[in-house]
Amino acid sequence: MTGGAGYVGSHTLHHLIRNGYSPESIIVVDNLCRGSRDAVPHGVHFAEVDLLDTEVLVELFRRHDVSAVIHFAGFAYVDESMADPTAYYRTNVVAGLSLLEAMVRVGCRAIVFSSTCATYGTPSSVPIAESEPQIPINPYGETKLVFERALEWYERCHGIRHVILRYFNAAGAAYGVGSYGNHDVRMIPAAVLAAMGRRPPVKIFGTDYETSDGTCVRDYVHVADLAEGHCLALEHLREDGASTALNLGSGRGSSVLNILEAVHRIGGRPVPNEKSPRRLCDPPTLIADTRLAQRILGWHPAYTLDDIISSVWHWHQSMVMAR
Ligand SMILES: NC(=O)c1ccc[n+]([C@@H]2O[C@H](COP(=O)([O-])OP(=O)(O)OC[C@H]3O[C@@H](n4cnc5c(N)ncnc54)[C@H](O)[C@@H]3O)[C@@H](O)[C@H]2O)c1
Ligand SMILES: O=c1ccn([C@@H]2O[C@H](COP(=O)(O)OP(=O)(O)O[C@H]3O[C@H](CO)[C@H](O)[C@H](O)[C@H]3O)[C@@H](O)[C@H]2O)c(=O)[nH]1
Repeated sequence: MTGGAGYVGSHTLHHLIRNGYSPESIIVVDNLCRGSRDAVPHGVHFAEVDLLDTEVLVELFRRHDVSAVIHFAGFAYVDESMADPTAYYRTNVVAGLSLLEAMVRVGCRAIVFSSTCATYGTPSSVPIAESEPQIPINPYGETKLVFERALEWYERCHGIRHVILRYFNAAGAAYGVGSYGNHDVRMIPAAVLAAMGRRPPVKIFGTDYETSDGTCVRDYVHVADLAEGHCLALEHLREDGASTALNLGSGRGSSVLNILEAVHRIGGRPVPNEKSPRRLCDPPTLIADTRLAQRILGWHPAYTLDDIISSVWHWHQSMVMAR
């Protein structure tokens, strides 16, 4: 697994182990530029390695006889990608190609890849089906799409089968793992921490969108549901399933104001907030059509928005108590 010290990767590790994978059968490759070594469960092999280092990957994959890869390592912030596209091409594309080269060299022929709804750009209709044209509107979405396309060629040229999982907005906490530092800027942690008085008031990025209340609408999906999606995708490849690309979302949209209200209701404290101009390159509404993932993987999101927010609230509360 690449990026297993990060947010979605570490939750997936815990989920895999709860579902019968032995920790010793998993190797995590992560350079710890983000994420935390502490989030990796005991017993899992950990290699602090940059994916750009193809030779080290080849040696590791041979030594551990790696048969499949779940590829989480990447950068995932829209505004950061606008400020520094080079970092996004280097990490999401160049490092990804280094991984694929290593897989080719050792004969590893299965990969599950973390892609994103940001590859769709501003969709022509919602909910968004996988057949929607992919026209990214920021370097983040573009670099993820480049790697999706590379996967199609690596299947044709080298027989590497893939499951591309396009997740919508990952949120929530489970298995005693939460999120670390860099995730606090995301909508739900930012709102929870502001309500707790541990972050500045939430800036509402844009109140003049063509949505029911003027603020952006997103599809928040619980990280434990994503973890289950990866588990099922891995099984699909192990059972010789065909390559595919699938949306993972809750299928429900929530506006920024909906989130502020829900955090207030669940946490019992109002969320200090202020109106702010639109953020660069934010599509107004992103909601997943998840029927294909249900049909191909048998995946059903189990958690509601309230579950997500209360798990984030409890995670941050436990962090305060642990201090
Ligand atoms: N969080 C979301 O809402 C979301 C939504 C859609 C897609 N994704 C994708 O899911 C993946 C995981 O996201 P996350 O939120 O867990 O991010 P994260 O930052 O928490 O985890 C990414 C991990 O990758 C590692 N990493 C980065 N570059 C590396 C490199 N060159 N070599 C080795 N390790 C490297 C980091 O140290 C980190 O531990 C990303 O690829 C992201 O694009 C995330
Ligand atoms: O302080 C904040 C934070 C966010 N938002 C709004 O809340 C929504 C969610 O914002 P996030 O930054 O939490 O996430 P994004 O919608 O930017 O999601 C993008 O980045 C995610 C990872 O961060 C996923 O990759 C996802 O697929 C991709 O579309 C956006 O409308 C944003 O404008 C605010 O108004 N104030």
